[in-house]
Amino acid sequence: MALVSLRDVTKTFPPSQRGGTPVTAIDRVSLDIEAGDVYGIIGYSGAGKSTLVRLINALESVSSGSILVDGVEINGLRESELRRLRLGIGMIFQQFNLFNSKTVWNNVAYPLRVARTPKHEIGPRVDELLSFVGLSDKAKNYPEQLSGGQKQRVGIARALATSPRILLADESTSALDPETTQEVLALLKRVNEEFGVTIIVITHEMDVIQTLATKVAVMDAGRVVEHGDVFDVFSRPRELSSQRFVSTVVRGVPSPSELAVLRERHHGRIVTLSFRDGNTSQGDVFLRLAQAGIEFELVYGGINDIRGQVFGHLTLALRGDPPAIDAALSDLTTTVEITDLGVTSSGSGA
Ligand SMILES: Nc1ncnc2c1ncn2[C@@H]1O[C@H](COP(=O)(O)OP(=O)(O)OP(=O)(O)O)[C@@H](O)[C@H]1O
Repeated sequence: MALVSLRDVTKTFPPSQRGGTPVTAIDRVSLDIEAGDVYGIIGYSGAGKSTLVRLINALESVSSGSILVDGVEINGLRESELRRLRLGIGMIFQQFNLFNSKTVWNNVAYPLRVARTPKHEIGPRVDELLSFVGLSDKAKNYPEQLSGGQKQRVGIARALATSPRILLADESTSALDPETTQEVLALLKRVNEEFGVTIIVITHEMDVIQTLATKVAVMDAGRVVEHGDVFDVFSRPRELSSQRFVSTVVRGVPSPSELAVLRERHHGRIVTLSFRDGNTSQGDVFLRLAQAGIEFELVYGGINDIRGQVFGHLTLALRGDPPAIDAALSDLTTTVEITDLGVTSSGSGA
């Protein structure tokens, strides 16, 4: 059974002004998140990502539909049951949400005190968590004395204090520079692997998903338009909104304007080879072209690696005997998908 299961969930907010129209932030969403998943939720601003997460930890209630967490319907839980539910769900935020008047140590101890953890257990637990996030030496510092990445590490330690099974990360790296982002993502990966915590990451950054997530759901206007294994969604996005996201990190077939520039700069037959099966090596493709006596120039594209599975699109300008190019391309169709973009005016392919 899934750890978090949404069935036909809708959330409608009342109109902000009299006579206005209600906002459907979540529109008939069904989704299963299994224990141990790192599940990415992506979508542009206003797609409904934060609302979805607020429904999962019962900070908002559904308008219709059902949410099961660990098999328990969370809709209609009593306040005491809600408190227990939330102890099992940690949360980290874009702006860290630390208490500035408390030391790092006391920030991490806070949820344990709220949960009435015996005093003698709090000390060792906080020390252990600070050591895990690499901040033992900052225990007595205040948040304002820390860098953004350090603040988020305190946020992670605090979120883990009550040993939750689920961690919700809402744009947790959006305020950080790329290098610090990678550090925090690496830490979240350890949280998943070493503690078995299921992580739900909300982001508008595709590279966060690429680095961290195993599964992904793409949201658009309150709906989940596509979901599945990250490799599948990245290598073959079906919906337009997924394609737009994927194109921010993966260069696909050049657009007409990009192709016009390529045609000016390179001569020969321009083709895009799409690697999608996760196993084909571009080295093998290059070798086969070279063996067929075809000169090639890599003019556009890139290759991505998601946990050892390779996919991507390489656009090449091919030069050589046109029948030999035809034969080589026909030979390659068994391993890669080919988009033929034609022969540039400056060369006949030869
Ligand atoms: N409390 C609320 N009252 C009224 N409308 C709301 C409320 N919370 C969210 N909304 C609306 O619901 C829609 C989805 O908002 P949500 O914050 O979930 O999107 P998001 O994908 O997380 O966006 P962002 O990336 O900007 O945070 C938006 O149209 C938003 O204005």
